[in-house]
Amino acid sequence: MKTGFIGLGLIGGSIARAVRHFYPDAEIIAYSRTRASVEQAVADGVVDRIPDGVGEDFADCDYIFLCAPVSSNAKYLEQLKPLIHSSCIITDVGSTKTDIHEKVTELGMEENFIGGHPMAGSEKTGYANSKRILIENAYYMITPTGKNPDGAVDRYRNFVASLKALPLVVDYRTHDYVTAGISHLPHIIASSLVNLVKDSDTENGLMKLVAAGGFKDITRIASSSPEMWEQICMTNRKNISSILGDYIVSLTQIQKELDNAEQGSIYHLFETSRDYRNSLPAKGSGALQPIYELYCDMVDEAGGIATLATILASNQISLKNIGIIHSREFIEAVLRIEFYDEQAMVQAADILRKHRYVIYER
Ligand SMILES: NC(=O)C1=CN([C@@H]2O[C@H](COP(=O)(O)OP(=O)(O)OC[C@H]3O[C@@H](n4cnc5c(N)ncnc54)[C@H](O)[C@@H]3O)[C@@H](O)[C@H]2O)C=CC1
Ligand SMILES: O=C(O)C(=O)Cc1ccc(O)cc1
Repeated sequence: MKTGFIGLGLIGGSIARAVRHFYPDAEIIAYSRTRASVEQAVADGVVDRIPDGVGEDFADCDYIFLCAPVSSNAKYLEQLKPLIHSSCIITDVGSTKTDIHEKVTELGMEENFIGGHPMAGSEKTGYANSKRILIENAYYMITPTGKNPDGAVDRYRNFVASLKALPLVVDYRTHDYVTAGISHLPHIIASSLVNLVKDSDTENGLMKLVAAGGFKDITRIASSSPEMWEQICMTNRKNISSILGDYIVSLTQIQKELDNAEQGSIYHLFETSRDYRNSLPAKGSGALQPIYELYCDMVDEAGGIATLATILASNQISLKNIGIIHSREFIEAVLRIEFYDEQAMVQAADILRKHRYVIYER
């Protein structure tokens, strides 16, 4: 099997690593704007060869993954059209799908193109942050064109599943409607909120100084790549604008309720959102990998962490990560303990409570 990558950053690098892991004999070629990262991928044994550009070397690929920002991906289709053989599947990983599907139709490439979008990632960019397990257990949306030959969509779906992601076949317009709500609008909200705080801060920057967990939780994604998010927003403008309009209406309503001291309505806002948020699937298949963590009050004394770690180790519970939280809202020192799976986390909470530790769960 031969797989080609165009763009080898966080997502391209992660998929290439997964292909290398599950298909050790696969031939993998990659071209990217930043040559240094592809050179690193060759040194890591992830990529076999770096073509000079998008040319003949891609001609006999079974799969070609377009993993650059969305508008750049669409531009490569034209270059690939005269090169590819009839059973090659060109796919992309872009966060928006309508734009690239329209380009595919315009170029008459519907038989060879199947859109893809792993619902996994982070605010980080670049090959250096890529990980083989990034797409593991994450939904991977697949958007066929409707003109793919018999068996092609199943072949691609099985390939995605073999990389341990969870394939989900979706119409590309539905994809863009859904992602506008759960991904694109949240990014706009996070970034605009950060800018609002920046512009509203006191002269001595007190807001920035005391910004606590809640603010940091909901604004993490504001650290994402501006280049990538500019292109996402420009290629899903209608859906984003529509849901942004609904959001503005809901904010205006909340402002009115505050101005009129409508206590019950404000309670209702927090009650309904809490219930829906708590009903989200707890693990697997989110944009983020599940995190199994506990917080524990610590008495600030030498050997405190060692004692706790020993208790867990003597119960055969492995720790993924452990650390004291420095910037926090808690009164005492608080330890954050991360586990590999849910069972270990539940068991650890039970054991530590029996040892009289105060445990907080998320
Ligand atoms: N970051 C995330 O969490 C997710 C991103 N995506 C999609 O994945 C794609 C890539 O995003 P990331 O890997 O996060 O970005 P990234 O910035 O980590 O990687 C992009 C790569 O493409 C290369 N590149 C940029 N312009 C290029 C061009 N014109 N020709 C060739 N290579 C070019 C860059 O050098 C870099 O290696 C985007 O389309 C994005 O919408 C999808 C799911 C999650
Ligand atoms: O960091 C996060 O939580 C993300 O939201 C990552 C992400 C970014 C873009 C996508 O198209 C899908 C997932």
